[in-house]
Amino acid sequence: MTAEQTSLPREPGAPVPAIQVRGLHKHYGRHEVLQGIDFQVDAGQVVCVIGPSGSGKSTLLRCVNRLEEPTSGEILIEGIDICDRRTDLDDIRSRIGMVFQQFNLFPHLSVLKNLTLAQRNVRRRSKDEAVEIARQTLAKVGLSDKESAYPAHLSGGQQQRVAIARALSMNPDMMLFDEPTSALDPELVGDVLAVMKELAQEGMTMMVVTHEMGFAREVGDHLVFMDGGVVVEEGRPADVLSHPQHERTQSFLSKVL
Ligand SMILES: Nc1ncnc2c1ncn2[C@@H]1O[C@H](COP(=O)(O)OP(=O)(O)OP(=O)(O)O)[C@@H](O)[C@H]1O
Repeated sequence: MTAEQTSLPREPGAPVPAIQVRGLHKHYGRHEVLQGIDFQVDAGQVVCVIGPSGSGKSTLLRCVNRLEEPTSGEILIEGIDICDRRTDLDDIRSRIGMVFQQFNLFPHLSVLKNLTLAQRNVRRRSKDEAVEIARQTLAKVGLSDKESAYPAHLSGGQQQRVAIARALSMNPDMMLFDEPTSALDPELVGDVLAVMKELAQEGMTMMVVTHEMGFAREVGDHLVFMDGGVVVEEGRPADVLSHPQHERTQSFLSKVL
């Protein structure tokens, strides 16, 4: 069963945002990791989230597809309240592709099988259809020649591109990336960012937790700076990166840029 669409205030006729977060709190015991987060991602937009280690970026992302349960607040995916008990979380998660820092591929399966497994089990596609879609998405990330390889025989960058292809093969409405290049050797980062840039250019809705300020500036439509579990500053990436208004943003950027 799917919960009814909730009605946060919107302009009449305005499209439903892909992601809306309102007053989100997350506690781990007494530690309040998210202290009232508000933000929105519109369909087709690329929103990058930056901030120091421990500021709550991953926790925010994990709340958005309910890998973590928020303590309080609202999260709407395409207008559907995912904190409502009546919401079918499997349906919501199937609309969201997730790419992690560690690629999370099945080591005992070939690249092709890594891509067909969830399609068969979750999307209930026939074997032929799953293989065809897997091959299309592998071609998209430039790895057609690796379908028989096992993850251990690929570079980190190739493994991450397989992970992106796997998420894409599920035909998601949006993609969440949690520091997708942080575990990569520097020379492998560019290939992964290039795939992400292409996705953005094709209009994929994306929320990207990243330390890659160049990507945020070039590809991002919107930049959110988090610190201490709150959104300190947000705006157009070029504005936030070149003219940060808040002292905490200035201090963070002076260390990373
Ligand atoms: N499952 C958990 N149980 C308890 N504390 C947690 C848990 N997950 C995260 N935390 C704590 O929440 C805080 C925020 O963690 P989070 O991973 O969201 O930060 P981050 O901004 O993504 O950091 P990084 O850039 O280092 O990945 C940290 O202090 C972390 O130790």
